Amino acid sequence: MTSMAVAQKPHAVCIPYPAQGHINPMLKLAKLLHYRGFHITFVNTEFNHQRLLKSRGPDALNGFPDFQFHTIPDGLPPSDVDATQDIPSLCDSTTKTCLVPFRNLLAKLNHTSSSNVPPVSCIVSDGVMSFTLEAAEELGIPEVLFWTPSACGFMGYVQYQHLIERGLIPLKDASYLTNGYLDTVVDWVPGMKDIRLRDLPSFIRTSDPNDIMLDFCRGEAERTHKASAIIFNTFEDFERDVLDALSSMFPPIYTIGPLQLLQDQISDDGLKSIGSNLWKEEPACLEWLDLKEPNSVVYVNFGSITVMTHQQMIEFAWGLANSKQSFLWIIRPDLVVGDAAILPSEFVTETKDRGMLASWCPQEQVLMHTSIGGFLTHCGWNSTLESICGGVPMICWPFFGEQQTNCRYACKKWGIGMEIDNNVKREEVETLVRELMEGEEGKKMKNKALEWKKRAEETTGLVGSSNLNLDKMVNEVLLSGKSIN
Ligand SMILES: O=c1ccn([C@@H]2O[C@H](COP(=O)(O)OP(=O)(O)O[C@H]3O[C@H](CO)[C@@H](O)[C@H](O)[C@H]3O)[C@@H](O)[C@H]2O)c(=O)[nH]1
Repeated sequence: MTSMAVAQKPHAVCIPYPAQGHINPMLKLAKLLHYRGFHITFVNTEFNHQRLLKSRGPDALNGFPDFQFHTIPDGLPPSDVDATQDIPSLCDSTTKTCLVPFRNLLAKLNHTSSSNVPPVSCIVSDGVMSFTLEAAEELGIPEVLFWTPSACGFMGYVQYQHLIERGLIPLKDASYLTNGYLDTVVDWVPGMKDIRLRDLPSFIRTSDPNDIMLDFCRGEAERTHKASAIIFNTFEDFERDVLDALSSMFPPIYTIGPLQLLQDQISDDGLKSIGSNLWKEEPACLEWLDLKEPNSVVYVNFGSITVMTHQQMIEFAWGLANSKQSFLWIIRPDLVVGDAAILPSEFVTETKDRGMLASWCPQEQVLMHTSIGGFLTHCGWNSTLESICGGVPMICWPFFGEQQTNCRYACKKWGIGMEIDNNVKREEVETLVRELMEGEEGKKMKNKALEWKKRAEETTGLVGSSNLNLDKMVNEVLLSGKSIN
């Protein structure tokens, strides 16, 4: 790959949706494309760029001559708060305001193109940043949409239009959230079995026909048809039925996950060291885990967006305390709505010998640590895959979006999860944590998680489908020079 003359390098512009769970997989993909000979321009929002400088240090985004970072505004009012932005506002704003600065950035890159910065030859955009398709069309270059949720979650979003046409959503009124309606069986989705309305991505749970997220997700799924190709951070064995169904409905689909394992092929230490954590990681978590017995610690983390009430946090806390298990609990500074995440001093005293609290950690390394025996998670797709890569079974407390679908699959199809009631109670937390760490069900789930880990490793090996698919996608799409339709 590196024998390619510099002036002829293909140039991929990679643009993630501006949230942690999207930036992480896009950065991995960008590194893998760089490894395959691409010049990379990675586009963050100004807001996240500043946060990355804060969490990783002032030199963190200097990049390299052929791997550069650029920024565009996100259209939201300026803020220096170190917290996740409001997702509906961000979706609304990226859709309405980001095309112009993105287009200007592409023009600038092409204008200044030289032997060091080749002309932009393709775009790899987040699936929910479909405004970028217009820019690719104008330049007459290919664009791949990277949907960072699961393929089953994406299929859920694809159903929004059908659900509206069938009159199933929006809900008649708010009572439909609690009157059993969400248990309605949905048996007509291609490639999906045992699904109820409640298992589809949660933005259907609205009675407002103009709900921003409902409209946004419906529209983004619809516009995916225009892309040159679609990629998913998943693997064929894991989501075969739904992938087969999607492939007859959409442009070519390439599964290239888990990217976490695929990126092991990158040998360049400089490139490897580029990270994307928006909060400062606390490496002491790993040192603490080093002191623990194998499979003895429950890891608790709800990702970068989930919020909960103070009371929910208290229920989790006493459930963990009463389970008598060791735990590592990551409490993001903005995890608790409108309140400081302060735990009762009795809880802290009672668990000080077996509990560690931190505000952010290197999660991939934590889940690969031999001490971790189970994961209490919100079922974000990255967390789910990272759990698989570590062979760790899960307790699922989905918050929003396609986490509901991931939870259903984890519990009913993949055999690696147990769901906890949304209305969380300490007794249930205690029972499930004990079962996960010591029970028969926990053992079965652990074995299943180890089986999936093995398959994920095979699929990302030299002749594995995800590795081969990435090469195919590069050759058939990104290097094709063919414009989107
Ligand atoms: O202390 C922490 C907590 C999280 N992470 C990382 O942050 C990412 C979080 O991603 P994910 O688990 O997918 O959760 P969200 O941040 O909630 O992700 C959003 O994006 C995902 C991908 O589209 C969707 O699956 C989710 O529903 C959506 O909420 C993962 O890579 C974690 O490794 C850390 O490194 N340290």
